[in-house]
Amino acid sequence: MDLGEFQIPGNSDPNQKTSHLSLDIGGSLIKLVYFSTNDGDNDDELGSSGNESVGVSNGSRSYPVLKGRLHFSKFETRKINDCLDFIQTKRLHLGGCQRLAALPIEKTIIKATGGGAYKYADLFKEKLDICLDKEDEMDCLVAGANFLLKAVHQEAFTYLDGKKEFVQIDQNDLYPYLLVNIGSGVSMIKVEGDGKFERVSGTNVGGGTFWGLGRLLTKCKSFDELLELSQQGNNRVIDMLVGDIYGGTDYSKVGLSSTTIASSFGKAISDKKELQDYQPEDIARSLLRMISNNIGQIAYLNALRFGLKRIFFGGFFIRGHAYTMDTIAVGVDFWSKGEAKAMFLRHEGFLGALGAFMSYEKHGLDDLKDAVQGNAWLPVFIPSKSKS
Ligand SMILES: Nc1ncnc2c1ncn2[C@@H]1O[C@H](COP(=O)(O)OP(=O)(O)OP(=O)(O)O)[C@@H](O)[C@H]1O
Ligand SMILES: CC(C)(CO)[C@@H](O)C(=O)NCCC(=O)O
Repeated sequence: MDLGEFQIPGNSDPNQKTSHLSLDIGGSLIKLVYFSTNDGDNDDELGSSGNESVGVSNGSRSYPVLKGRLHFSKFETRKINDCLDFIQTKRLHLGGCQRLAALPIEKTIIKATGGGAYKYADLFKEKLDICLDKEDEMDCLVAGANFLLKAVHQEAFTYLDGKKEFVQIDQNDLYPYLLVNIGSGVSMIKVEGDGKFERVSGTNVGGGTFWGLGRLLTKCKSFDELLELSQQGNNRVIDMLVGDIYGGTDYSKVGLSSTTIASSFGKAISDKKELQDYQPEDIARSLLRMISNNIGQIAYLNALRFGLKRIFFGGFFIRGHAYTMDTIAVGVDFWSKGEAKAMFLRHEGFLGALGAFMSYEKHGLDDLKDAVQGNAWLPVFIPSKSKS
């Protein structure tokens, strides 16, 4: 079973209850967020009554249910059956039982976002007998990002010269910002408030491009293998630098140093070399740099277009990978002449799934925020021992 980066604590504890599973089913990955509590007093609240008050609702606080954990997990979309098995084995779909007004009988409904909420709705119905309650992908990304930025301590950080620095977010001075979500493809969203946003741009050259091209060119079997490989490579072997064109010197008149990449993969045109003559690690490095640079540049141009100083990068492409973040941050810094700042998010890949989770009516943002600040509720990461 593919548990991805995060391991879920076993459900061997008979008192552990899960509730409010939400899904983000993307082109590459399925992300799951669910809440669990060990509090045996909550049986009624977590039962199948359609009207139970979970968390804080309209001033009626039922804190006990907040004494639990938010769990995060992911699966490759191409292995969706593993995800279905996981949900079934852990009985994750049984906690969030509700009634939809539109449905004649009580049905388990699970909040889901991403294109797969449409594509796989029938599969979930058939295999798990659950209805996916679709939430818009952009709504969820923004809700997830706003929640994390406002409520979770040390969520955002900058990454420059190999140094990670957490950013103190002033809740009263968060907006506007540009959210760049790097999934299979890339969405760029200007965010001006809660639920106030516009998808202003995007690019089809994203995480799917890196993994897809990288798989074909290097024969790597997993995304993580490709990423690790890139760490050992040297992109200069295959990229054409300004110095390669200018006989080793800078093109200083326009501010281009000899080491700037003039053309990604450009050396491959002049070399009498075939694919097998290049080292896979150099190809991986060049590819990662090409895609990260390109996204950093488009992000900066959009920030410039709307006068935005802060750019938050999310999506699973980033993977907390130093070189990826460094390339994006250096690109933004270079193009903006230090004016704009690239920031990254600790829960990078889970924005949409968190947003879908928040859309359960009973879990309003303020409620969760209160709980986090009161330390009654803490999102936790449990690093997996095994690699997917
Ligand atoms: N274990 C993994 N398997 C596959 N891709 C991974 C993995 N880990 C990170 N990635 C990268 O993350 C990308 C997917 O990111 P994310 O889950 O945020 O997007 P998505 O929701 O699948 O895509 P979209 O929103 O475009 O539908 C992949 O294209 C790949 O670049
Ligand atoms: C199509 C979505 C929104 C699906 O998540 C994403 O993959 C994306 O933003 N792709 C880039 C599409 C474009 O703007 O060119």
